[in-house]
Amino acid sequence: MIIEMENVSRKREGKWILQEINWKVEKGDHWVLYGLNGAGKTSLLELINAYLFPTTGTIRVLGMEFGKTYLAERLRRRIGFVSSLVQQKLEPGDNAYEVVLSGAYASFGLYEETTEEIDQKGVDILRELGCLEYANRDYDTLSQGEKQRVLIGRALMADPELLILDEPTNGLDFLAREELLESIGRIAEKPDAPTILYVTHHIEEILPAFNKTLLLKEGKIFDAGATEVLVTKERMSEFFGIPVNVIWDNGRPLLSKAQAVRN
Ligand SMILES: Nc1ncnc2c1ncn2[C@@H]1O[C@H](COP(=O)(O)OP(=O)(O)OP(=O)(O)O)[C@@H](O)[C@H]1O
Repeated sequence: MIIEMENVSRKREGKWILQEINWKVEKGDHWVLYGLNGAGKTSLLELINAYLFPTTGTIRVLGMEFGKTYLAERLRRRIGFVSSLVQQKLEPGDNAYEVVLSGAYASFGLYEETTEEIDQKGVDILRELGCLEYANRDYDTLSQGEKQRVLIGRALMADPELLILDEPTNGLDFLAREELLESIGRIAEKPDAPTILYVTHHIEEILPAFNKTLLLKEGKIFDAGATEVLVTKERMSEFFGIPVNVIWDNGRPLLSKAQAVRN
């Protein structure tokens, strides 16, 4: 089991921001975490990464339970995390290759002498993600799409069991977004892929490989399960509280607001 949450609730400044979360993520599945602004997605990720603890309930991530075998640092080394927070922490002046290599040491900046094996692995990952041509460029000079690839490469260096991608397409144009999604799809479909948890505001980003979806609404699980069962016109209209249309095209859903019927 990758993630197990039992009756998890979390209070922040007197307000329940997550309530009664019961959720299991099994190895072999790839999940989309979908919710509107303020639904609690970031808080849920913080619980998984042990930056935040539940007020009530129990959490086990990668077999480690808080308060028992739980050591936050040890746990985080087994989780690949790609988010704007990680981007902010990077060492200025590092090139793309160095950023990727630093993932092997879970550090921001490269302070250790790398081994030949790690160097080679970094090159392989850069090649796989299509980043080789800008490997020697300063990370800061890369486009947003290139930066996200490098951050995913950095996360993959540590062979994570769980890969969390928190809104990785933020700030990307249509083509850059689709190219990045293609790369993520390729990672997800590899036999030895880490379990992916993909956090997004955009239904259109659900890839065929994301077989499970969690719909989070106002701090509660609205529904969780097979993507094709949840992401339907009926269920999504209930989720939003307004009529919407969902069209599936080539294994990808498209969402639009349904036109009001006029009498
Ligand atoms: N440090 C905090 N103190 C108090 N309330 C907080 C804190 N952080 C988040 N919240 C509240 O918790 C709720 C959930 O926030 P969270 O950031 O987890 O949502 P989200 O789904 O990630 O939203 P978004 O998509 O806008 O990033 C919000 O109502 C938010 O105002």
